[in-house]
This record gives sequence, C-alpha cells and structure tokens, in this order.
Amino acid sequence: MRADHSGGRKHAREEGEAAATQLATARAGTAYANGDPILEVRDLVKHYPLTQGVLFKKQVGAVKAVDGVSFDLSAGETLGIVGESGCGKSTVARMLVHLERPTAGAIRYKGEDITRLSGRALKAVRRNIQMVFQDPYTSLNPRMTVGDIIGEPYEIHPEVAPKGERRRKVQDLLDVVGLNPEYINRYPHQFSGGQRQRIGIARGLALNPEIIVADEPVSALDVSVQAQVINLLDSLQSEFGLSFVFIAHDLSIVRHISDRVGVMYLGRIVEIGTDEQIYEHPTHPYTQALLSAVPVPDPMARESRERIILHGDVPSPANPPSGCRFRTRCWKAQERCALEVPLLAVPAAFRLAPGPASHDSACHFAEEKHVVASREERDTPRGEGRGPEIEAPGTAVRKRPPHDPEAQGDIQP
Ligand SMILES: Nc1ncnc2c1ncn2[C@@H]1O[C@H](COP(=O)(O)OP(=O)(O)OP(=O)(O)O)[C@@H](O)[C@H]1O
Repeated sequence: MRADHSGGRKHAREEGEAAATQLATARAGTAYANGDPILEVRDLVKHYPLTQGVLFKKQVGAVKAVDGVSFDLSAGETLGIVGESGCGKSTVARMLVHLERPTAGAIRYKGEDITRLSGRALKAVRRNIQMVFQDPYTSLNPRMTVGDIIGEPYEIHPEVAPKGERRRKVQDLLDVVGLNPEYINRYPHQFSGGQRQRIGIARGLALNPEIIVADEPVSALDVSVQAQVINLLDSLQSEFGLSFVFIAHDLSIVRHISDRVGVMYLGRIVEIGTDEQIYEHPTHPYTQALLSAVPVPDPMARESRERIILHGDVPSPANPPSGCRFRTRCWKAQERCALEVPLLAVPAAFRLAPGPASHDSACHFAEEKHVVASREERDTPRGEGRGPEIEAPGTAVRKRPPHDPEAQGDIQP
C-alpha cells in the first residue's frame, strides 16, 4: 500500500530544514575546524580472556581481538575500516563508543583522553560519539514505536530535548533522514530494511553527535538500498559536519564513502592512507589480495586484472603468528617476517620518493602493485576498463534526502 502524505510534505520539509539548522547550531559551539584531529586512537588493545574450569576459573590465554591499533580521525572526515570477518573491526567500534573497555591504549577526543572516563564525564563524551549498528532488523526494539526508539536517548540526556519538545524533535529527525514525520507512531515491522536503517541513523543523530561510528551499516541491506543509505550518510555528513568511522568488509562501499581507509588483519591495521593511496597504490600484500578479490562488473577489466588467491585460513587471534601476522599467508614472507613485527609507517623504499605509494604500510617488503582500475580508468565508458561503482537509480547525493515514496510504499498497513 502506498501511503499518501503529499499534503503535509512541503510543510514538513520546511520544518525539517529549520530542524537541520537547529541541530547544526546546537553543535556549533563544540565543532572543530575541518581537518583537526577530533579523535586520536593510540595503541588500542582488547584481549578477551580465555578461561578454563567451572568453579575455579583459570585464565589460560587471551583472544587478541585488537592488538595495537592507532589512527586519527579528522573533523568532517570519513575513515573507512575494512578487513575480513574476525579481524577486530567491531571490537574497535565498540571501544570507540565505550561499549567495551580497552585492555590498553588510549582514545583521545579533542585532545582529552577519554579511555578511562566514568560517571558524568563519560556521559558527556558519549553524547558526542554515537553508533549506527549493522542489522536494522535486530537493533530496533520491535515493541517500541519509532518515536520511542528515536527519542530514547533523550531519557538519558534530557538536556538535549525537554519532554515537551521531544515529539517535535523526533519528527524533525525523521524528516532529516528522509522518512515521513507522520510515521512516528508506527512500529519497526511496518518498515522496510532500508527504512529501518534510516530509523537507526535518526536515533544516532538524536543527541547531535559530532562523530558517528557506523559498524557495517549497510551489510544487511539489498544492493540498491545500500546505495540509498550510503548517499544519505554522505549528505548528512555535509549537512551536519559529522565525522564518520565507517566499518565494512565491502571494499567498493568503503571506497565510495571514505576519505581515508585503514585495512585490518588479525587485530592490527596493516595499511592506512587516502582512498587513492589504498585503492590505486596499495603496498601491503594483504591489501593487494583483498582488492584483487573485489568483483568487477566489466568482463574486459575482469579478464585483464591479476587475481591474488590467498591460501590457508586466517590464524586464530588467540595464537597469532610471531612477527608479521600476515606472513603465514603471504607469498613474499621471508625469515625476517617471523622475527620482526613490521611497524605501521611509510616503508623505507618510499620515504625518499614521495608519491601516492608513500603512505603507512606495515610490511618489510612493501611494494606498489596496481590491482584495481584507477579513477581515470573507471571514468572511461563501460567496455574500456570501467571498474565497480555504487549507484542506484535516483540516489545521487542531495543536499537533503527527500522522503522516498517508493520505499514508503513498502510500508504495511
Ligand atoms: N566478547 C568476546 N569474547 C571473546 N572473543 C570475542 C568477543 N568479541 C569478539 N571476540 C573475538 O574477537 C575477534 C574479533 O571480533 P570482531 O567482532 O571485532 O571482528 P570483526 O572484524 O568485526 O568481524 P565481523 O565482521 O564478523 O563482525 C574474533 O575472533 C571474535 O571471535
């Protein structure tokens, strides 16, 4: 059934625009200038103890889920984090939003170490760093209305929206994410997957955060809906000056949205740089292998590229290899790789020759390899080497996401 809400749309839009201005103004006092590091993560570690025994538990080891991760996030930037399942991406995300306490390391927000904050100080910081979860089907409470779900954060932070203003604020947020504000009393099951993720995003925006940590926010969605949600995140970022940590295993999606990309393997970042550096000038063998596996729709480009097949499984994070963790699957591995942990830094070979290959890569034998089509190659017409892209009909980045009448037609009465 197609819901008709055209009458109230213009009014809702005007109100929504005012709301957007209000949200932006509310954050203006604390906003950092674009480019300043808003988040600095240093040597972050999360080890989960492995125990034995029922009555008397004895620690016999640890799952080294995250083992020395460092990166900066600049204001207004999107940092993508990619890697295979189990490499520690979600654990990093959970630590950033204080759902997990790090075993060691530091997270600095605007220069202040927030790692071990508690009580009021933690509450204040948490407001500014919000999370959007992976699965819109399970992350929304089916017994709560959309209005209650989006407005829930106001119970903990009533200073952001006093009781009398909450309904209006939630409606504004619905409008901001492209949903009809009149749907405020509906339940999650009455929405499609993409719409539910919009609801999750609206909840993430409720407290006017500066940083959004999005953990696989589109992995559970259909491809065409993925593009719509990505484009929504893109436009919200420009509108509210948000900084994103965007976690995903799909490299094409990460490229589409990220300014910089960090590649994780077995609890560590092995390579980090701008999207051009990582996708067009990767120097770490693991990044090259990951990129070589990205599906290429164009048959000619597909045939002409080299496919790197990695052998063996990812080792257990409870017992990672010595030295370089990737060495057991790496075709370049030598004795040194078992003995010395490669540092995440610009490799010596590229230090004196600045160029796109000159970026941080944790490999003793870092070497540039052209694996995916460059931007120019991708821009050439199909059939002449055009690479993968994300696009869905009618989803070009807009200043303000419109209500999506097609998707709203999905709503069940
Ligand atoms: N609470 C926990 N106790 C023990 N081990 C855990 C816990 N949470 C995560 N792990 C382990 O830590 C490692 C990293 O998990 P994490 O969920 O961060 O990986 P991921 O890269 O996000 O993978 P996915 O994409 O599948 O979610 C995995 O080996 C996982 O089994």
